[in-house]
Amino acid sequence: MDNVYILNNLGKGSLKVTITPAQHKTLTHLPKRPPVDLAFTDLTYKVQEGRKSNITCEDVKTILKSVSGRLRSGELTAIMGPSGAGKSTLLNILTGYKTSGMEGSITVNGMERNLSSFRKLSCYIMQDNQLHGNLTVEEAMAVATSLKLPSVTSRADKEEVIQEILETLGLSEHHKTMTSNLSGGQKKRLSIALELVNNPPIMFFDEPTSGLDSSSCFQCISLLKTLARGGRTIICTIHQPSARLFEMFDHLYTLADGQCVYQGSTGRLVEWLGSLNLQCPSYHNPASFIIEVSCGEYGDNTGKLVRAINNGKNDIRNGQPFPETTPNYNNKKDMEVSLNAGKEWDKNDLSQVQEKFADVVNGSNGHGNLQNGILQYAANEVSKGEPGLVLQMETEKQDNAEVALLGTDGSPRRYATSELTQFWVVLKRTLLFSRRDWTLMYLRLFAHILVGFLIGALYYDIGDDGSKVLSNLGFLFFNMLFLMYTSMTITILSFPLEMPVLVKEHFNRWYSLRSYYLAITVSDIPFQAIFCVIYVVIVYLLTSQPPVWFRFAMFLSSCLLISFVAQSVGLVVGAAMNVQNGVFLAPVMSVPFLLFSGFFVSFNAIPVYLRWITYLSYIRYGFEGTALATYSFNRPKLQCHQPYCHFKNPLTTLEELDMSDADIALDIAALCLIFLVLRISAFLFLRWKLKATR
Ligand SMILES: Nc1ncnc2c1ncn2[C@@H]1O[C@H](COP(=O)(O)OP(=O)(O)OP(=O)(O)O)[C@@H](O)[C@H]1O
Repeated sequence: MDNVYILNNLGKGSLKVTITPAQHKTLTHLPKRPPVDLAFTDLTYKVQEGRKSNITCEDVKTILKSVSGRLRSGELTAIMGPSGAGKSTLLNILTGYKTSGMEGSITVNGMERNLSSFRKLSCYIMQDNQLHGNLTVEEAMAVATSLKLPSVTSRADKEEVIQEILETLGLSEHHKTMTSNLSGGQKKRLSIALELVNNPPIMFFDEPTSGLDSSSCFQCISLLKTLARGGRTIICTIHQPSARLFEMFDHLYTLADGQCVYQGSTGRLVEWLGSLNLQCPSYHNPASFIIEVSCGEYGDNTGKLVRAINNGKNDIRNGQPFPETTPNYNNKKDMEVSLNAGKEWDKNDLSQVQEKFADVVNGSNGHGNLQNGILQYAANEVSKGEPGLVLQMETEKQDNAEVALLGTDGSPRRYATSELTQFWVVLKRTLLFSRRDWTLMYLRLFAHILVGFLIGALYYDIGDDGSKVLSNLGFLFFNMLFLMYTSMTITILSFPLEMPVLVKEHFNRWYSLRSYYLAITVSDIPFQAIFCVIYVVIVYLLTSQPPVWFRFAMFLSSCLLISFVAQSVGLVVGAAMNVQNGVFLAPVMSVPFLLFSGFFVSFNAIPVYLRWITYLSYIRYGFEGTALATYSFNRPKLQCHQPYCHFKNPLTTLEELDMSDADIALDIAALCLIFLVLRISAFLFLRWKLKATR
């Protein structure tokens, strides 16, 4: 049945709009959330430039200069401005991504923003999508639902949410496609789909159209508009949209040199600029015009524009400051009421849309603008065969507002799921990546087998030969070297690549850093262990080391611990620096540990003032462990096929290495301790890095 909307209040009589609801798309299965209006007042953001030790007042750069603004639910807001105007900075501050160096107030539905609660209500979709390439669309969605929806949500409900979102965002045909194979527009839609799972009422997008062709740009902005029409607050930065895209935005916030030069409906922009003697030439894109004006191409008008709008404080509709939005909430009840007052959005009630567009309607060419604002939008949807499409954000009354913003006990839980669930989901996801990652799995397996056989062939059958003990020690040392480099470099290469996804998912409250770190720490251990066991079995047998179980067990333990410790070194380096620096620095930093391993210089030959380094050298403990497993524990004399074999007696070898008094238990304990210290350090570095990137 056709829906007939009568839009009165146009000042030019009534207008009938007929929209045929062929397939009404509403996201009915999403959790219900309160609509949220955001306001910021006198926002200033300063950064320090130059060297920290030598900072003067001149080195403090003010990027945002006391800007104010209102961002309302149900509206699609564009933050525009010339390059370097401060768009990304403003977005980062509004999302809560940047907090230090900021002054001013940000309120949510009239209440001072509580960042922790706000981050549960909002999501930030960064420019580069930050998706894991080794998952299918369906798998990525499954991970998002497992982490972002409460554990009590049944599997069937989660499935339904996934189906509904994928269908609505036009991704259901691609549910089996690997995310790395999606087109740019599809990746963008998937990024939105992943965050839409828990239905955040505020969504921030940094340059959502970057890298997309004009048709994909249109689709993307249409989607954002649709999300806004569902009652969400959608805010995005955009460089210079085409006239067609520009018209789709409800609200425009323009910055120039860190100040607000325009805030209001896109439809009123030309008229407003005209009233300030800045005439937009006919057939000129208003979006380009405001950017050109902001850049100073029509003279220095920034001051005039900023004053006219009082740096974002004034409402262009009446030239008066926006009404005060900071209510004095005495209790939660008051706040709930405020949260929900007049905020129920009905997908079939365009009068509310109309109210939001009051400034458009009241503009000089109000009728035309309204058509642009609502009718054209509806017409676009009709023309796309998706009439009446509204991704409605179902809102609930008091309870949900309270739960969403305050938590049931007044202390909001940070994450939707328990840390155990987060750990388990991230672990399963990481294991899936590992299985699919060629370099990480098959190449590494191949390298261990190949090198194992090569070493086996090179040192073939020397283990019990008294004349080849020095070669055997070389073999023991090479084992350490090989296991150290393979496990360390693979981690240094792969771990930093995870960082952007970690930053996004952790910021959007998918999981705690602790659960994530524990999961990725645990996930590679079984693979590393299997590769190490395969390698050790091959070389141990081929080189004819003593065929005694307890010796083999000690030998293997030392090798396993060395590869785990080296992997931890890789984690520390990967967490602390980028790949380029890591692949250079880690091997260089390992050189002292190799030198002091006891293979090149025995302990007693090392100058006393340098001996402390040997205690830090994990290679020494590993080398000593394998040497003791091979030559200690009353091993019988070796075979000698020459007239004289100096190292025929294993004790002679141990004495030569200054290991006759060494204890393998101490070596194992030292390796375990170093492993723990490194893992904790890697976590601390990671936490620091996450903070530093913000
Ligand atoms: N940490 C910093 N130290 C010094 N200057 C900074 C820092 N961060 C941002 N800036 C400066 O602040 C200004 C605004 O940066 P921002 O990235 O917000 O601009 P933008 O409007 O998003 O630009 P674009 O459209 O080119 O991305 C720029 O001049 C930038 O150089």
